[in-house]
Amino acid sequence: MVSTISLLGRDLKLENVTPASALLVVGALWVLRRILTVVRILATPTSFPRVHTAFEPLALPGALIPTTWWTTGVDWHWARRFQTYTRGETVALTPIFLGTPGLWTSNIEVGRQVIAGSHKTSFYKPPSASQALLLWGMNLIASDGQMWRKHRRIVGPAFNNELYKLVWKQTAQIYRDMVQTEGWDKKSVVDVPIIQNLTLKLAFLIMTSCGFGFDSTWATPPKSKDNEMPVQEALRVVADTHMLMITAPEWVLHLPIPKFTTARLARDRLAAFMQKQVAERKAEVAAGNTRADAFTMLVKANQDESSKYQLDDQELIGNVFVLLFAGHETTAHTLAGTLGFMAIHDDIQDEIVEHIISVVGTDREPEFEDYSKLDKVLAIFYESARMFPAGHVLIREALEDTIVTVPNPVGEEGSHTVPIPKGTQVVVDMIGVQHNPRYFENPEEYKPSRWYGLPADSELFTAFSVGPRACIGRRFATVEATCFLALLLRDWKVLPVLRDGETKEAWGARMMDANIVLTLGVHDIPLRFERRKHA
Ligand code: HEM
Repeated sequence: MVSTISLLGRDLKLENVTPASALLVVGALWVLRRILTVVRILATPTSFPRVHTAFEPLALPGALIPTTWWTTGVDWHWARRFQTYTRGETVALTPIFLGTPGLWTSNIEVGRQVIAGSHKTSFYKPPSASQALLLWGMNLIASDGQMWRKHRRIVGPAFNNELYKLVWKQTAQIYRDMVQTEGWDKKSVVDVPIIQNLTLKLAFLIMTSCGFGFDSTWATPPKSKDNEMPVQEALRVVADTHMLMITAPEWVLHLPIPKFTTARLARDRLAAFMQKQVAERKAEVAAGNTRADAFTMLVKANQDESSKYQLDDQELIGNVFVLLFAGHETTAHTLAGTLGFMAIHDDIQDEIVEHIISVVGTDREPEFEDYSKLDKVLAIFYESARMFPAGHVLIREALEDTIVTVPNPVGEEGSHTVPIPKGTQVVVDMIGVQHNPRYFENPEEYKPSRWYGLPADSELFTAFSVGPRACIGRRFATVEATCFLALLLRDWKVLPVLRDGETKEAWGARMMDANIVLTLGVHDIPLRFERRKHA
């Protein structure tokens, strides 16, 4: 048996090695390896300015450490949005202690080459960026390459005018339901302590009815006779506990903790329900009895496709759920931000109300046909999405050695190519893009008039991403937002709830700041609604 080992020319007796010294040796070797790695990285020439950091921001432990001068936390691209790209629109972020180096870009033309997802692309979505979304089945967001094209081919046709008409109708109905259930109809002033609670509920209910095709009401749905959890309630629990479900191992969910038990029951209830639903919707579609919700439309698009491209039942379910996770918080946070901006900018709010009344009058119910005429309402939502882009990082990796074409700095004509080695992570920093002075004069100014008259699907607006892999729910979100904002702003004046002695400007600086959990939003905003005279 070996009783000695040789280390750096000296013999060490194994019985003299304590756990502490063993740990020390392993630690020292790790540090040595890391130093060599960092020296190698720093010695590799890069065409982009380097930004040094202690830890990588999108992985542990960096993601848990706040952004300071020495490290980049998960919100670093927000915190340093006006400094990071002053030396170039793309930077090489280089972690010293832990993490993989990567490129971060605020240039949408560089971004376009990386995120497009066309069949010619040399970049793919690393599975680590979307693994969490596989809980309910393979889907559009988590797939890549040939598999992504198959999913997009089916999900694409499900997003059609019938669906958008339903979104409009349901939004108007849920708004009326909210006004009545919350008792706004009997008040002239309403204080809402956290507007996100309201916008999250709205976006959730729209997804319940227009995404899943379930009934939805503002009041909590009643329990069924056998005391089974209503599917609407199960869906709400699943949406609220999504992070727990994807991070916790199964045995944790079996611990006798009420929240975990409810989460597990909701998941199982919904899984069984959705399986049955696929069969029912297939039968409905076959009988020519088509509802307009995204789930039914997906089933229909799938039936219409040749068998080569058809999705299986689990993939259909995966795609319905992914709409909830991609479309719920994003829309709700952007709506909350829009209302926050309205509370600060009286002049803009007055102009928008005038515009709404000029299109729909003071009493008529807005119709889906009004959507394209309400371009200024869309503009206040767009401008909020620009300043706080909910999908704030788009992550890709180079599949092979490749090149990207990089536009020359502002003021210089033309572009140049830069080699990108296989395995390089490229992050399209949407905050950087949306605050890039190349595209926006005074990017920190909330100025909806930038978007007045812009056709609804114009690629000049980039916060929903660009190219073939851009957000499929863009029109869903904008139809919902335009209808809700038109109804709400026409009848209610939005005001900030100020602290004693606080000015509107100070309120704005305190509230309209980023809050990043998974998506990007603003802080929890307290708002006051004052009924308008004509309402
Ligand atoms: C303000 C609201 C929204 C914003 C800012 C937003 C933003 C984005 C962005 C930036 C992407 C590209 C992600 C990437 O390539 O990594 C994306 C993709 C996607 N979004 Fe949205 N989104 C919003 C609302 C919605 C809604 C309401 C739905 C569904 C009804 C939705 C469904 C999707 C899906 C399925 C994808 C993946 C598309 C694909 O990979 O082909 N989004 N979204």
